[in-house]
Amino acid sequence: MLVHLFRVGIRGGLVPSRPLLLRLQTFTAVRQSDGHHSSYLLKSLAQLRSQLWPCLRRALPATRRSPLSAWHWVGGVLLGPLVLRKCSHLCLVVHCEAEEASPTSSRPYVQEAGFNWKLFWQFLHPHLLVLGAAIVLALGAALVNVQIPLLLGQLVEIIAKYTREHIGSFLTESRSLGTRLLLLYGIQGLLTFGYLVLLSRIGERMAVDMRRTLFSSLLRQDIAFFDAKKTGQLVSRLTTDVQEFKSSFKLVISQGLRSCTQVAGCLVSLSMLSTRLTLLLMVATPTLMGIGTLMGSALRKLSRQSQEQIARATGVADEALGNVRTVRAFAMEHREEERYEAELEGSCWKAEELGRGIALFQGLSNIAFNCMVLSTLFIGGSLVAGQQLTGGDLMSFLVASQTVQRSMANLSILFGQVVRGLSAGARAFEYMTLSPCIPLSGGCCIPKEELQGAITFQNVNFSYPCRPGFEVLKNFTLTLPPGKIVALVGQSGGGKTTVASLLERFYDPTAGVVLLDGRDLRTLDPSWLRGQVIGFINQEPVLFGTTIMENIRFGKLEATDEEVYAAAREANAHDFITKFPEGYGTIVGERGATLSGGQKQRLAIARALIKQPTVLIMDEATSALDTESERVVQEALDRASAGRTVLVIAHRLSTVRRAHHIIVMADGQVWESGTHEELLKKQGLYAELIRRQTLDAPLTSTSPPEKAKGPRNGHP
Ligand SMILES: Nc1ncnc2c1ncn2[C@@H]1O[C@H](COP(=O)(O)OP(=O)(O)OP(=O)(O)O)[C@@H](O)[C@H]1O
Repeated sequence: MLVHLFRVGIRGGLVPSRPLLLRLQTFTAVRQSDGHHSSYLLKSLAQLRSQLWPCLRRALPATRRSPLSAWHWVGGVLLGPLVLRKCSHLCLVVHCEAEEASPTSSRPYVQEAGFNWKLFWQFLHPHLLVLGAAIVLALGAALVNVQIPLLLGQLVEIIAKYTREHIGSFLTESRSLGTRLLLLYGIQGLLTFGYLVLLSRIGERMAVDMRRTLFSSLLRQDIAFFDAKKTGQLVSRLTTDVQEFKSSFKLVISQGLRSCTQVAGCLVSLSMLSTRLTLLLMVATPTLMGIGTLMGSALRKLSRQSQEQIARATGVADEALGNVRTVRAFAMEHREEERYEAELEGSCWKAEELGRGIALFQGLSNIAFNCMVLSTLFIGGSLVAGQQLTGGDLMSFLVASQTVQRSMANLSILFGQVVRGLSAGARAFEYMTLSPCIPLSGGCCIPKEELQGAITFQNVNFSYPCRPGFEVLKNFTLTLPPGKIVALVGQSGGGKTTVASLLERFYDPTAGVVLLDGRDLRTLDPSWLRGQVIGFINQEPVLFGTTIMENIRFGKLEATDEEVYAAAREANAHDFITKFPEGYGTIVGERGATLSGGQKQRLAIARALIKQPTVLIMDEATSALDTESERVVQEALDRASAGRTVLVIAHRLSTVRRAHHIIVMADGQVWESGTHEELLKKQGLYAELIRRQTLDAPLTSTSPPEKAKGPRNGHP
């Protein structure tokens, strides 16, 4: 079915479709949980290793890599001392496996981050009252559960008495007990309903708050941050991690409190019924759990391998669906299907192996638990025979001991869930507290009437933060006079786009300064600079999957319809837009997939022009277009350039002849500068580039000629 879904996506020629991919992932998850629904407990145990491993490796720093931290989740005091003592072996196994596991098998993007309790408290704080009510209800439900076995015992006692003596009416005697039991069942059901509703409300609201905070924090991060992270990984923090954290939170409060109360309450009841039998239970249960832990360790390993295999399959699907146009262009649908199928086969094989392991585990544990029931009946029966215990007490003991075993098994699952929740929470919280180096706003603005649009790069050095050893700009100096067009040309990789990025203040220079009208960009308000001063048009315009009207208005949200039409006319876009049946209401498709390159580019120009920028940057704005589209777009650009400070970055030198000044860049420096004619006369790098382009040689292979003059500063 997965292969079929994948095939539909690839063959359907869908534009890069994240929803489709998500459906694939969701199906994988559902299939897994469905397949082993009946053995949820054991499967969870099998997953414990993979759940614990990431947290111990990533979420908790070395000094805090203690399982105790996990128990803090449920209030530490409540669970920690008791269960850690019982599960020390489990913790040790998991910890050792975490140490020996290969780091490459983990998700490498995840940095180690501790769980941020302060932030957690901030999200939890508004819901404390509701949480308190949920806890009270959960405790109430657990206490009612403790009562039920005792009443059942009394009922059995009446049955036994009636069987022995056959006097009186069974119904009369058992009526009040039956009514009490029914009442308790009803109360228990109501309390369970109540706390689950309240917990669900808290969980959902916290998840919304967390997603909102994380999303707005991500949008504020530096561009350098996005250079280092993959979009999918960031989206996964917003979706999967928050989801996982929410589920763990709800489970821990509901199951954790309930199981602990039941274990404590039932142990008290049991010891009151029979101390000897209780001691037996307290020895046997942890022993069986220890053996189960050892088996679980092997299953966890299998589970991790299975999950990694699924991740590999998802990776193949992600790549193919994300690049569906390339796949289509090379007619590679079959090859992609085969790749995906091969990875799916692998994951299916692993999942089956895991299923067999889980089945064995479950079979053995059924035998073990049934043997425990039998032993209790045997020993309890001999106590009944010796008149040290009544039949009803034995029944109560059996039911209560089952409750203890179930609760303890729940707690062991919960341990994995706690660690997984902490790990997911740590990942979700991590970027919420991250402050960007370049704030989104703050600083001064130059009044509109004083704004000239003169740009100066003064002895700028720059390396990208993710590649600090590699200097892209070296002592780079350039002046863009107000109202003039300056063209930047040169080798591919010479640093032209980097100049534009520094001007947009996507990055700050490592040394030197960039000035707007004599003021350091770092002292100016970045949102004013980007929102009102600079218009940016690049080679591959990215549009949003909404209407043409909204796409143009993205440049100025408060723009009137008239302003949008005016910008579209200026960008030579109005005519083609009005020819569409829906006109400005036409949906452009994901990333503008339903428009031609030239149409997209003209919409991008309209979007940049609507804010009436003083400075216009055009980064290879026409290089991806055919001759006819280029002519129409170039016309729009020429019109847009009038009266503005314009920085044109170009490969095709034919497009820069009209520039007032041309700067030739090489190796991150200004190699030579002048007008087209001046540069031709110099017979330097520019003349060489022109010659090569005339001969139709690719510019990308161009390198500065040996005899060309050395670098110089770019003052027009
Ligand atoms: N985000 C980034 N992180 C790290 N290095 C980068 C980044 N962007 C560009 N570079 C590197 O900086 C150098 C200059 O790149 P830039 O894009 O400015 O060149 P360019 O002159 O615009 O090239 P082209 O004409 O091919 O677009 C290149 O070596 C490139 O590999």
